[in-house]
Amino acid sequence: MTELLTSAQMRAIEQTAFDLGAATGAELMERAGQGVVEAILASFPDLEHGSRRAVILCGPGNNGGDGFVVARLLKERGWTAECFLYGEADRLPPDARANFERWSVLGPTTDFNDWRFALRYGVGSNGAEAPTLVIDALFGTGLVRPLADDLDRALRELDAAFPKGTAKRVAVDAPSGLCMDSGRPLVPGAKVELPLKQDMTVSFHRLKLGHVLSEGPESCGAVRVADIGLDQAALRAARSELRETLGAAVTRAIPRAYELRKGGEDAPGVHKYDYGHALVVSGGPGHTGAARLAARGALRIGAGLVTVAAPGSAMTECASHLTAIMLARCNGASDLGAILGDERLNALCLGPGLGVGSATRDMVMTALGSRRCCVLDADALTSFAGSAPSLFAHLHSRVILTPHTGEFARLFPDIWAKLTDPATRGPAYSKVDATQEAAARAGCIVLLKGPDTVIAEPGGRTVISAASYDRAAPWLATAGAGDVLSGMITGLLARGVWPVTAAEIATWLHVEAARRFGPGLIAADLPDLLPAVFREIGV
Ligand SMILES: NC(=O)C1=CN([C@@H]2O[C@H](COP(=O)(O)OP(=O)(O)OC[C@H]3O[C@@H](n4cnc5c(N)ncnc54)[C@H](OP(=O)(O)O)[C@@H]3O)[C@@H](O)[C@H]2O)[C@@H](O)CC1
Ligand SMILES: Nc1ncnc2c1ncn2[C@@H]1O[C@H](COP(=O)(O)OP(=O)(O)O)[C@@H](O)[C@H]1O
Ligand SMILES: [K+]
Repeated sequence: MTELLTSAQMRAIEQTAFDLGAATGAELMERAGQGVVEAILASFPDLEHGSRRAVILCGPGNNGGDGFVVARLLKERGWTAECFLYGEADRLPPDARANFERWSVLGPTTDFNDWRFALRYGVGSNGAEAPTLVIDALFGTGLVRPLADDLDRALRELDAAFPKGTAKRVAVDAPSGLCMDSGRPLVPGAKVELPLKQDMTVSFHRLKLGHVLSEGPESCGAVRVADIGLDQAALRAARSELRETLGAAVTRAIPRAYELRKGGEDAPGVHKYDYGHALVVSGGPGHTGAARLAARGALRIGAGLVTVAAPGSAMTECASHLTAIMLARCNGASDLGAILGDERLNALCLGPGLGVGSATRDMVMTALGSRRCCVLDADALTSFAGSAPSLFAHLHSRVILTPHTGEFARLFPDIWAKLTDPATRGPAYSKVDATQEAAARAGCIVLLKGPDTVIAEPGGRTVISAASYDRAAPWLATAGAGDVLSGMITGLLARGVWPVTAAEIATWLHVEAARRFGPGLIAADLPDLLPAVFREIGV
């Protein structure tokens, strides 16, 4: 199970450790510094065979204190190290100050304002003197406002002086300037990118939200988590708000979901209707592909039956592509209402390829009026741009909205603005905050897509499905991948899986399927990759 912490939760765990007498600040700082050095040497063993010169940028808080520990430990291993302090030594917090003092007997600390890296290290004229390791220990979880202009400028200068690849860049806990509650850069003015991106970021105890949300993964490079002995304290600290990425917890939930039988016990003679009947509503001729992708996703994930409801004019087109999937004629809301007279249709999917306009709005209203489990995606969402409240008035707890960011912005323009206006304070408004606010307003589950998909229930549980680092699947950004996801969720709903669980499991499987395939993936491949994933996780 992967837990993600907010900065405040991390501080609460630290405080619990102090209260329990389980650790002192000095001990935690020492373990943090050790963790960073161990992670560096394990990840970049070649550094030990190079010139072993390190530059350590230390900030005014405890992140800077960690930096002084790293400098000392590297020095003790025979490295040449030099620290630059942004701030005044006299004003460092006590543990950081103590480590500054310990470092000061071993090596130099230069005032940050005195540096000019390119000149100081003779880059270009005397490459031998250049550092092979640059440690960013300026700010961690305590960053509360944008980097000052001078600091931002200096870091951009450093970035230019030592382009990525010339020296390894390692951040202590966080790339400086990144808000660890949102993954959003806190940088001056309208700049949107962090001045310095890292090769690796070493976090402590657990990843923070900022490591996986928004710009986090791109800014952090790789991530490692160093154990600093806080497990006991973490168990005692309040856990209710902890958010989890989808990992082992979901892998455990999937077999359970597949044990679900509408008819009750896992009895012999289970009928296909026991696995539910999903209905995917299709657009007209030339626009049926998206619904067919969704339908195949629903069938492969295990719905007992799947029907595509298409306008009469698109029946031939659909029939020529579908075999195991059934077809029903549906020329609009009134036909849909009649089709839904069949109580066995227990999960609906509307939106992929459906077309934007009043016909779609009417069908959505019919679907919602039936009170079935329902996934609304794509055109079913865009059709309510400018009239979102009329949609929200009819949503209920068994509905899942699956917008990508564009669709989200159309339905929740004010929330989107909060998420995309430059962040001026930490903790910055995050994608988690935005999805939770949207779910509360809509009164249903909202799944906001992306490499950092967030799934939130109104006022309830929120999870992040992070397709980053060792779960990266950038090739999922391909036309139709979202349609397949909608269908997969619908298929699980048909099987009777609890809606938020269906959304979580389908999102996890979607990424796993993409990872099995790798580059070259197209959306049509996704459903057929599911059986291999199922076999692997023992379903
Ligand atoms: N929690 C734990 O269990 C453990 C935590 N550990 C380490 O401690 C780190 C957190 O330390 P932290 O709380 O001292 O915060 P940190 O990130 O050093 O910066 C805060 C300082 O910067 C200031 N400041 C803020 N923004 C600013 C800006 N834009 N420009 C200028 N100044 C700014 C702010 O003060 P202010 O000026 O707001 O009064 C404050 O002085 C954490 O990331 C990890 O590395 C480990 O040792 C092991 C265990
Ligand atoms: N860089 C990425 N890494 C992992 N998954 C991604 C990435 N970009 C997009 N996705 C996923 O791919 C799918 C794309 O869906 P969507 O934007 O609706 O596309 P479409 O409308 O073409 O189906 C979503 O599930 C989204 O979470
Ligand atoms: K840092």
